Amino acid sequence: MMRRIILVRHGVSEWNLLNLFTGWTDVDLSEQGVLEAKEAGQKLKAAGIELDMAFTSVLKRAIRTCHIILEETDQLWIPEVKSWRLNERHYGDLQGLNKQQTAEKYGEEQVLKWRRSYNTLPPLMDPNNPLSPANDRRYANLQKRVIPMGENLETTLERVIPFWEDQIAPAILDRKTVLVAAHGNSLRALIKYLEEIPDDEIMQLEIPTGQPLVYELNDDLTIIRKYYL
Ligand SMILES: O=C(O)[C@H](O)COP(=O)(O)O
Repeated sequence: MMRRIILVRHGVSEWNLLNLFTGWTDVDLSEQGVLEAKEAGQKLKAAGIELDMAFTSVLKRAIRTCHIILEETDQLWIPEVKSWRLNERHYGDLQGLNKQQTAEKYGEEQVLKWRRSYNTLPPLMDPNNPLSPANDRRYANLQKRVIPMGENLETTLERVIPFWEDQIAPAILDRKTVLVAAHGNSLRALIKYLEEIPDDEIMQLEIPTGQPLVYELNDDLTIIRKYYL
């Protein structure tokens, strides 16, 4: 019997609309984002997909997307796990800056590298910055050295994949149909891993907001097919 996982990038957030680097900043969904999440739920319902388990980040734009989808499909009761490992990549000192203005200041090429190269790190956040996640209670259970001050896709992948291996893959192997409501770059990392996309090709992968992406998987979790609902 085929196994299934559904990936959804959160709906448009308030900072997506303002074109600001967001990363680990806990910004809410915009009204448009709420509608996108509802539509995603309706698509799952229309496709008759029954979920057994949901995974999301510890950031409210993904959590709310997850909950809206579960509400629309009348499946709010299913078990859910939240993990920092599904968070958006930490955008370091770029967080809060306008993407267009940053491109005007540092050049389009530099900003494209920061946003899409596999291994270029953004300027790191000073650990003494009051906005550092080290000061945030939700990360209090993590060792300080694990809390990122800025991540590229490579370091994002290195913290997403252990969560895939420890939690998501075992649920799928247990024949659960799984929803993962997360972020542009944590999903990019997961998709890179699942599809074995080379480092230099991952730059081109853009994941639309609020569009359920279904993967049908073999018993060994290789991909049979994938499609957007
Ligand atoms: O954190 C952000 O700013 C966005 O969620 C993702 O941004 P990107 O498309 O610039 O990587």
